[in-house]
Amino acid sequence: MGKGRRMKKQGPPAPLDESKITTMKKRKAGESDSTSKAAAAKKRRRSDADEEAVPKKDVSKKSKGNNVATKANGKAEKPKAIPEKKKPVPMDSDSDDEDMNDMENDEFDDLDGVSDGSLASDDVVEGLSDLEGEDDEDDDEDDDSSVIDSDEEDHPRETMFSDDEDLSDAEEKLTAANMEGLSRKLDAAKQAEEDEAEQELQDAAMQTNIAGDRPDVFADETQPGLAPDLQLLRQRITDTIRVLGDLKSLGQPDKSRADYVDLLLNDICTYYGYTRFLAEKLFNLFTPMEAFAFFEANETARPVVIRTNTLRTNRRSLAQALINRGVVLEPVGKWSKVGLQVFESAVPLGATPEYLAGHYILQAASSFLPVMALAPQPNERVLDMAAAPGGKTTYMSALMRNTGSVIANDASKPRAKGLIGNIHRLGCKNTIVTNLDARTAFPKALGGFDRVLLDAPCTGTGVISKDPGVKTSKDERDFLAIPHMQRQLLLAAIDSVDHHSKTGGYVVYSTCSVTVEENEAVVQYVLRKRPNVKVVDTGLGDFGSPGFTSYMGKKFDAKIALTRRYFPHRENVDGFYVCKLKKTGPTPVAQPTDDATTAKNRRDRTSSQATSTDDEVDKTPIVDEDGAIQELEGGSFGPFEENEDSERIARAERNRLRRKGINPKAVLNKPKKSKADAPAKPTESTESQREKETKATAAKKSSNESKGEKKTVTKGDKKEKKTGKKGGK
Ligand SMILES: C[S@@+](CC[C@H](N)C(=O)[O-])C[C@H]1O[C@@H](n2cnc3c(N)ncnc32)[C@H](O)[C@@H]1O
Repeated sequence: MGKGRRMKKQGPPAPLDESKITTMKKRKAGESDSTSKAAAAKKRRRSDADEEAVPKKDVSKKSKGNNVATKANGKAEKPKAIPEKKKPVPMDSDSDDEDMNDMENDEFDDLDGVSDGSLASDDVVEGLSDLEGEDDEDDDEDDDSSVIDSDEEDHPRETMFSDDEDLSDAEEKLTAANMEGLSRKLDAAKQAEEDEAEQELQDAAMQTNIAGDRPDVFADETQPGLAPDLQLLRQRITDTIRVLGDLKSLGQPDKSRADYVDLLLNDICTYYGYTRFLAEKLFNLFTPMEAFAFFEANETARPVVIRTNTLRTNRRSLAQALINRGVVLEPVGKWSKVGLQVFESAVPLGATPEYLAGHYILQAASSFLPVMALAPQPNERVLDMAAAPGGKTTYMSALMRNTGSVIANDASKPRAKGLIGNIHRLGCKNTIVTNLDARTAFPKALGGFDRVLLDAPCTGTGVISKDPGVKTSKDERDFLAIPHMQRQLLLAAIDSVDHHSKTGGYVVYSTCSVTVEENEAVVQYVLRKRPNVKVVDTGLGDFGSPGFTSYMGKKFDAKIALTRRYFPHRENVDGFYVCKLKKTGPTPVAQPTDDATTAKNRRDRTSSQATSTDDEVDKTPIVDEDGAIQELEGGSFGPFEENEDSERIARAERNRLRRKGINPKAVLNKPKKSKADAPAKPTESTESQREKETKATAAKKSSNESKGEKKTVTKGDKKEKKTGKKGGK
C-alpha cells in the first residue's frame, strides 16, 4: 500500500446507492437534515450506551457531562452552574480509532454466526483483546478527555458554563467553543451513520419521485459522435433498475422486460467497460439491483490485508512492530486469528524489515478461507495442486507448524520460482515444490494425501477490481476451456486423496471466480464422476452465502448449498468460491456408465452443463492467470538435470562465499593447492574442502559439456543460467 493510502474498514461496502444521480439535488437540499438525523441517531445510541455503562447513581452526572447526548435526545437539561470559565482544553481527536472500533463491533455482531472448530472464536476474541490492549487504554484516556464521554473535573464542558447562563446561552457557547473539536470528532465517528441515514432519505425521496412516473429510459439523449455523458448513463442505469423492480407500474406499455434488460446490459457495458458476453454472464447471477452493486464494487479496491506468519511471529507482536512504523491496522475480523487489515501505511508494506524477515505476507482476506476450510493438521501429508505464488501453501505450512509435508505444485515454472521465494522468506521447512501438470501428474507421481487443496486456475471474475482486464479478455472459449481444466484437476485432486486417512481424506476446491460454470457446475460434474466423494460443510460458518443449487433452469445437488460464495459487494472481499469434499471410498476403476447411474444422476446429467465431450482426452493448453499458454513439456524443473543441478550447486557456492565476504573469483580461480599448502585454521580447511568440491563439480560439468550434453540443454535451462548470472551480479 502506498504511503498515506487509507482504506475502508473490512466489512460490507456501503449499501447500493442507485439514486445518486437522480436525487442529486434532493440530497443537497436534505443534506443538513440527514446529517443532523444521523448525528442524532448516533447521539442517542451513545447516550444509551453511556447510561448502560455507568452505574445507576452516576447516570445523571454522566448525562449532564455528556452535552452531545443531552442535545441529541432533545431533552436538554439545564446544566449545573460552573464556578468559573476556563479556556476549553483542545480536543485531541482520536475519531478515526473510535470509528473503527464502532465498526468493528458492528462487524463482529454480523459475524456472530461463525462456528467453532477451525475458527475458534473465543481464541480470536482473546487475541483481539490482547492485541488491542494498549490501544484500548489510549482510547479510554482520550475518551475521558473528550467532550462526549468524559466527566472529569477539567472537562471542557464545565469550563463553559456558569450560574448566570441559561441553557441556550450555554449551548451556544458550548457549540461555538467546541465547534471545531466536536466536528472533528463527530465527522469521522459518525460518517458511516450519516451515509446510512442519507441513503435512507434518498431512497425514500426516490420512491416518492418515481411513484406514478414512468421514466422514459428509451429516449435517446446521446449526441451522435460524442462520448456518452456518464452521469446521464448512470442515471439511466439506476432508472432502468428501478423500472425492472416494478415493471407493471413503472414500465412503458410497449416495452417488455427483455427490452429493459437489453438496454441495461448495453449501458452497463458502456459505463463499466465490460464485453456484452461477460456483462450478461455476471448480470445473470443476481437481481438487477444486486448486479449493479456487484459491478460498482468491482470499481473499488478491496481492503489491504496481511497474514501473520505464525512460524515467525504472532499477530500481536507483528501489529505492534508495524504500528511503530506508522502503519494503521487492526484485526481483520472475528473469523481470522492471523489477518490484519491495513488502513494506512507510512511505509511500503512489501519492503518493511518485518516483511523481509517473513513475519507476514500480503494476502487477500478471501484467500484465507480455502485453507481454513481445508484445516490441515500437524504431521499430515498435504498437496497444494496449484500453489504459486504460495499464499495458501505458506498458510498451510504454518497451520501444520512446519511438521508433516506439503507438496506445493504449480505448472508454471516462473510462478513456481515466486512460490519458492515465498516459502523461503516465510520459513516453511515442511514444503517441497514441484512443477508438474497436476491434471496428469497426480496421483500418478504422488498420491495418498491426507488433504488436497485445489485453488484452481480460473477466469478471475471475482477479482475484477484487481485485474480490470478480465472485463474484456475473457470470452466464450475461456468459459468452456477453463471449467474443463478445472473438472480434470478436481478429479485428479480427489484421486490423490487417501480415503483411509485417519485424520483427513478431504479436498477443498476454490476459485477466485463467481461464475457458476467454474464453481457449482464443476462440483456437480465431479459428484457424478466420483460417487466416492460427498460435499461437506466448509466450517466457515455463516460468513458468505451458500452455493447455488439451481441456476438458469439447471438443478444441482442439494448438498452444494454447503459450499460457500463470497462477493465483493456483500462481504467486501474478493469474489471467491469454496467447496469442501470428503472422500468416502476408493475411486472406481471404471467410470460409471449411463446404465449404472441412478435416475437422479441421469436427471442431473441432462440438467447440468456437462457436455458429451466430458470423457474425451483434454487437449486444452494450460493457461496461467494471465491467459498465457504454459509450456509444460520439456521443462527441466521436475526431472533431475545434471547440468542444471551442477550450475545450481556452483552458483550456491559462489553465493555462500560472497556472504562470507570472500570474492568467489579469487577463490575458485586459484590454482589447485596441495594438502601441505592448506591453511591450518579448521574453518579455512572446511573452506578448502568446499572449494575442492566446487571445482570437482565444475570439472564434471565441463566434462559433461564436452561430451555433448550441452546439446540437451533446454530453453528453460538457458533462461535459468541467464537469470543466475544476473542474480550473481
Ligand atoms: C489461482 S492460482 C493459485 C494461487 C495460489 N493457490 C496461491 O494462493 O497463491 C492458479 C495456479 O494454477 C496454476 N496452474 C494452471 N494450470 C495448472 C495445471 N494444469 N497444473 C498445476 N497448476 C496449474 C497456475 O500457474 C496458477 O499459479
